[in-house]
Amino acid sequence: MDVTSIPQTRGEGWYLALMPPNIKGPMYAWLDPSRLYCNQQALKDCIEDLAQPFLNDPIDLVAGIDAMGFILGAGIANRLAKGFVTVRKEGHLCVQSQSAAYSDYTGRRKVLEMRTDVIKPGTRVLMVDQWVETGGTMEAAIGLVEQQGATIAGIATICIEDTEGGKRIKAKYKCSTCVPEHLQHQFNSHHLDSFTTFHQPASTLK
Ligand SMILES: O=P(O)(O)OC[C@H]1O[C@H](OP(=O)(O)OP(=O)(O)O)[C@H](O)[C@@H]1O
Ligand SMILES: Nc1ncnc2[nH]cnc12
Repeated sequence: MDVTSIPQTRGEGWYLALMPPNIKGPMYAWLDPSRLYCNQQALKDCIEDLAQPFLNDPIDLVAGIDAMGFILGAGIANRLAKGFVTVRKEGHLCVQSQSAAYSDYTGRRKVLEMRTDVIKPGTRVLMVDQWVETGGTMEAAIGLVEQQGATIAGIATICIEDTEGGKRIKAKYKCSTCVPEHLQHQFNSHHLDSFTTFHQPASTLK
C-alpha cells in the first residue's frame, strides 16, 4: 500500500498493512510500525482505536515509553485530555529521577528513567508504547510507575505478542491493542500476510 494513500473502505486495523518487514537483520525489530504514522488517517485511526477502551475510565496521566511510545502516548493523552509524562532511556533526564534496568527483544541490557515530581500515590496512569514483544521494556516502565505509588490504569500499544511476558501483561492489566484477534497469530509468528505485497523501491535499497 502506498504510504499516504487512504483506502475508501477501512476495516478493523486496516493501517497495520502499512508496516514493512525488517530488511536489516536480527539486531532490529522484525517490522517497522512507524511507517503507519506517515499516513494521516492511519495515525488518527490508530490513536482512536487505542484510546477507545479507556474513554470512560478514570485516568489521571498518560506515560509514554522512549522513543516511539512518545508518538502514540502524546496522541492518546491529547484524545483523553490528560497530561503526558515521558519514561526515558538513560542519560537524558536532567532532574531527579528513578531508574530500572531491563533487557528487551534484542537481548541488550538497557535502563529506563523517570522523573519523580509528577506521580503521587494513587495517580492512575495509562502506559503507552509502540510494541510489546518480550515485555521487558513495558514491565520495567510499569515497575518505575508503581514504585512511585501509582496505579496502572491500563496498557495501550499497537501489539502485544503472546510471549511469556506479553501474556503476563495481558493477564494482569486492561490492555488495548490494534491487532484484531484473527490476525494475532501472524504477529506471534513475526510474519504478516501483508508483507508479500511489499516491494522496496530500488532507490531505497542502496
Ligand atoms: O517488549 P520488548 O522486547 O521489551 O520490546 C519492546 C520495545 O522495543 C521497541 O523499542 P526500541 O527500543 O526498539 O525502539 P525505539 O527507541 O525506537 O522505541 C518498542 O517500541 C518497545 O519499546
Ligand atoms: N517496534 C517493534 N516492532 C516490532 N517488533 C518489535 N519488538 C520490539 N519492538 C518492536
